[in-house]
Amino acid sequence: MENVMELRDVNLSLGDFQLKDFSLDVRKGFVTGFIGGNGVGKSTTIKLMMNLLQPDSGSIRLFGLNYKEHEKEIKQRIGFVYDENIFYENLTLKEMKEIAKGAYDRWDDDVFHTYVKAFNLPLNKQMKTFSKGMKMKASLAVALSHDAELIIMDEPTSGLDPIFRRELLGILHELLQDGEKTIFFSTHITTDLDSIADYITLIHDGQHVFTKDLEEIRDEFAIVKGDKEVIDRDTEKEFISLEVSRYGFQALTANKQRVQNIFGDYVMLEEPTLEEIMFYHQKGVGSHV
Ligand SMILES: Nc1ncnc2c1ncn2[C@@H]1O[C@H](COP(=O)(O)OP(=O)(O)OP(=O)(O)O)[C@@H](O)[C@H]1O
Repeated sequence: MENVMELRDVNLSLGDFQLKDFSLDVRKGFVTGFIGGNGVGKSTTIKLMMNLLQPDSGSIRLFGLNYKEHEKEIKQRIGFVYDENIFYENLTLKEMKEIAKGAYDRWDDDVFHTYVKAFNLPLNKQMKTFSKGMKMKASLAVALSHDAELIIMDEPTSGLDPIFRRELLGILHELLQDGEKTIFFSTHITTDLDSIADYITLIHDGQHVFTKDLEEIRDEFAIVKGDKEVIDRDTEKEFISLEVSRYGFQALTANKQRVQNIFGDYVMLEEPTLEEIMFYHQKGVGSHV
């Protein structure tokens, strides 16, 4: 399978925060959802992908190219959606479009105007009068109007109302039809991913935890519930994190089959949501409550 983006052993220190030996393959033609708690390094990773930050060590390649020699070519091929600081606040969307048109070789005015109309955006008002959601839509309209092969979005659905969020997912679905486009986006709204993501990448504490497709996630992970008597020093090692209360225990495993073999009928297995998978990873391996 072809990768559009490859991060290899990327390290970066930013104050107290460290991105550690971060490696990731982003597959061509698929949607990858990037999840993790607050402050775990999602935006930092996305900035590295966009060459807005440079790694202390490791390599980042997009379309097989590195930024050092091919920045212009790489940027032409990416549509970037970000809600802060990319627009000059005093410009109108129309003026902004002229700048984007000059920057992108494959800019398409018709496509841009179709999105502007669909998103109900004013062309002649200063962008500083736009709401957060309107800024996000404007950013999206620009990102989708230059025939980008890879769309990278940092929390595109934050600040959007549920109706537009749904519309956005529809637009992304449409974009994917020809199998040539790839979408990578971070989100806190994990339920958006159930309907659109092919792969999920989980980051925690500056480290890549996993990249798996939704089927693998369903096959491997389970919420395990049972009497606390079945938990001891050996068996607790089977869990990513474990909560024990007076009434019993609840835990997450990344190896459903093994847990089934060990505990048999003594436990109940349930399919976890992405939010639960995130929650338990955040609590930490071997943690107890
Ligand atoms: N320029 C900087 N200098 C120092 N620390 C920074 C800098 N930029 C980010 N950080 C720190 O790096 C960590 C990761 O931040 P990042 O924005 O990547 O997290 P995130 O996963 O996107 O979080 P959120 O979901 O809250 O947006 C945070 O602890 C943040 O305070």
